[in-house]
Amino acid sequence: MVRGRISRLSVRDVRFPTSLGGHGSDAMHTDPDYSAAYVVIETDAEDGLKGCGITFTLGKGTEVDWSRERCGAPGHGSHSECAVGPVGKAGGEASVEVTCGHEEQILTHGYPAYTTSCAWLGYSDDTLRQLCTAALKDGWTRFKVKVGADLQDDMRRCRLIRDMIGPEKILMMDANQRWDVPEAVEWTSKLAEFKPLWIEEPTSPDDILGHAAISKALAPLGIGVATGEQCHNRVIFKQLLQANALQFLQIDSCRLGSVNENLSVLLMAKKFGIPVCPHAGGVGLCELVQHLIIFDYISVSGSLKNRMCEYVDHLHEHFKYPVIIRRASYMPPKDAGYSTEMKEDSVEKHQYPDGEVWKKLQAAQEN
Ligand SMILES: C[C@H](O)[C@@H](O)[C@@H](O)[C@H](O)C(=O)O
Ligand SMILES: [Mg+2]
Repeated sequence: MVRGRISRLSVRDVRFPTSLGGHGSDAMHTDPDYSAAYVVIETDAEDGLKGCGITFTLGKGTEVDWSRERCGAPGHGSHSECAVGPVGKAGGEASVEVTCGHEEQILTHGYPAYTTSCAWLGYSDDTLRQLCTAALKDGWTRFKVKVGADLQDDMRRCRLIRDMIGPEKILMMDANQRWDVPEAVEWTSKLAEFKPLWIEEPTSPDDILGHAAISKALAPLGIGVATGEQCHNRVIFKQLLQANALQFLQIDSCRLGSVNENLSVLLMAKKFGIPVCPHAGGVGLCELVQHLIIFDYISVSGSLKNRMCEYVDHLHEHFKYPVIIRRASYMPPKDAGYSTEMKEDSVEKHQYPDGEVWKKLQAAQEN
């Protein structure tokens, strides 16, 4: 039960200089600084109940979100979520059907994940090799590689990663909307020899019929289309599903406004028999979406077939309740809430432009 009245709302512009290491880079975003407009809603409840929310951006976008959230306007151009009180199983009082065997399975083995952290587009081949070796050692069996800027580079990097992981492990490719429709089919066909399970965001995320055409053209090659990280409401997902435009559906905990909007998409995916493989990463997206995908398994899909959740190995240390990954799986969070709360110290240090981290960077640039 939520008690108390809202007494205060604060919005802070928190940015992490991930672009310095090329982390998060892809064919469309070459130098992202993973960032968030971080919102805290306080209440006058005696137990200090508060809600924390993030809008994920790539840096400059936070300025737009920051002013919008101060005006109380809903999010569009970026990923945003704010939760007051409990979520998911930790909510306890919510009446959902829980399948006990599935709950047991998740508690013991966790929810399967894949890693994107080895193969950002801005990483050198050496870095890719090093990170891939480490990931294999840690037990990862599913890998995503960024593609789409230069075909020869893609061929070289995909060959490198496929040779390292061997023929059995799963490889996905992500073009981050770089191509038009015929180009997507042509380019992906050339990468087919590296046996990707899916091509992600092959074209503009708004082009539903384009995605349908790409899906149809790539089906004979055994390559599915994955999309959804930019889909901002359930209607877009409904149309993608109705048009047979995707074979893997990627909800994003923040892009879709509210837990409820996400749940309606999980239900539609179940109806259409399409596996949900959430988008995560950025800052805080893994923390949030793990709740939704574990709920999906326990109470909606009941299946792990062709399903996995993205994992990106950055910035978890800034969260009060960071994700726990074991044997390449998300172990279910046991704390109440949506795991959204950041450590105050991290927020202060990374506040833009006056936090310690940014001041130091600015001083270094001036020298
Ligand atoms: C700019 C970002 O890092 C994106 O490249 C990233 O979210 C990506 O699309 C992904 O699927 O992980
Ligand atoms: Mg992507």
